[in-house]
Amino acid sequence: MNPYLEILRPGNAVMAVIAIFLMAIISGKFTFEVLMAAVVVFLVTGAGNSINDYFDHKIDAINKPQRPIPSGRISLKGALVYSISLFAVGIIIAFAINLLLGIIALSSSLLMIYYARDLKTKCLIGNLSISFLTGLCFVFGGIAVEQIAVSIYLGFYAFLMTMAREIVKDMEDQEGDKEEGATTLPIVYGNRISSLLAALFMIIASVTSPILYFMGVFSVFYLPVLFLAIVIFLYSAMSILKDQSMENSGKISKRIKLGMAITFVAFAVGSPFLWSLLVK
Ligand SMILES: CC(C)=CCC/C(C)=C/CC/C(C)=C/CC/C(C)=C/COC[C@H](O)COP(=O)(O)O
Ligand SMILES: CC(C)=CCC/C(C)=C/CC/C(C)=C/CC/C(C)=C/COP(=O)(O)OP(=O)(O)O
Ligand SMILES: [Mg+2]
Repeated sequence: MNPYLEILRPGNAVMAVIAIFLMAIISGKFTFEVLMAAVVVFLVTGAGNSINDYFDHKIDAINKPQRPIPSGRISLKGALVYSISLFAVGIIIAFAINLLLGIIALSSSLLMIYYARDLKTKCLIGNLSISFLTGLCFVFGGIAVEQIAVSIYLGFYAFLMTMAREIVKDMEDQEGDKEEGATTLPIVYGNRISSLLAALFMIIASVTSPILYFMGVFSVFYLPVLFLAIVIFLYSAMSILKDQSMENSGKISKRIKLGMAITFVAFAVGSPFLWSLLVK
């Protein structure tokens, strides 16, 4: 893959864009502003991933040497200029849509830079920052389609599940993080406490997520697909409680991401607007 595409972590950026399109499906609003909001989220998420690799190049040389910067396919300066340029274009487009989205894009960008430079090595505050930004993605889409309340519900669940995944990722990365003097949750409180907290976030999100059906946000078609995701999340919770090894943490991190993708399908399939299109 082209290193300038790879450093964006297109999988993450596309997932973030899907969150915007899910809000469009739920609201039934597919406007040019929504498309532009999706472009902003792709650019800003990609920029966040790039600046993260810029600041992480020493840790990544230990944990993930195949990434574009440690592998020498992108220079350190090139990654910085590329990331700042992507942030700038995303923020300009966001302000062109409206003031609120511009302010959110600007503040999210600054928080991602602050996270990548300082917060990520801090116990829990780094996880809270990334999880907040991930949840904010839905709200960004909710503002673009004027469905803010629903977007906050979905953003809350994205926050909970990302908290779980970030803690599991810190368990996986703790050797390299230790080298850099990071004080992440597993380094400060150990794997046992970290696995309990990650499992708690997964269980709370899974057990309460059907409420979106009972609240009338989604139709009954939401439930069977959500059930598949819940099985994955609860299995992941049990697994990380049993085995906190770096190898299993890596597996569970990927499994949670699979569960997130299935949840996206549940949100789409459960959207009354989608069925109204099919029934017409
Ligand atoms: C039970 C329930 C309703 C759960 C909801 C879970 C859900 C729908 C989460 C959505 C999360 C989301 C919008 C993700 C988009 C982009 C993303 C993956 C953000 C977080 O990534 C940061 C992470 O540290 C990147 O690391 P990696 O994936 O290993 O490159
Ligand atoms: C609301 C707007 C305008 C955008 C939202 C942007 C989104 C979805 C942000 C979600 C969080 C995200 C994708 C941040 C990018 C930075 C990043 C990859 C953090 C995780 O990095 P590390 O903690 O170093 O983990 P890695 O080992 O994967 O590098
Ligand atoms: Mg990193």
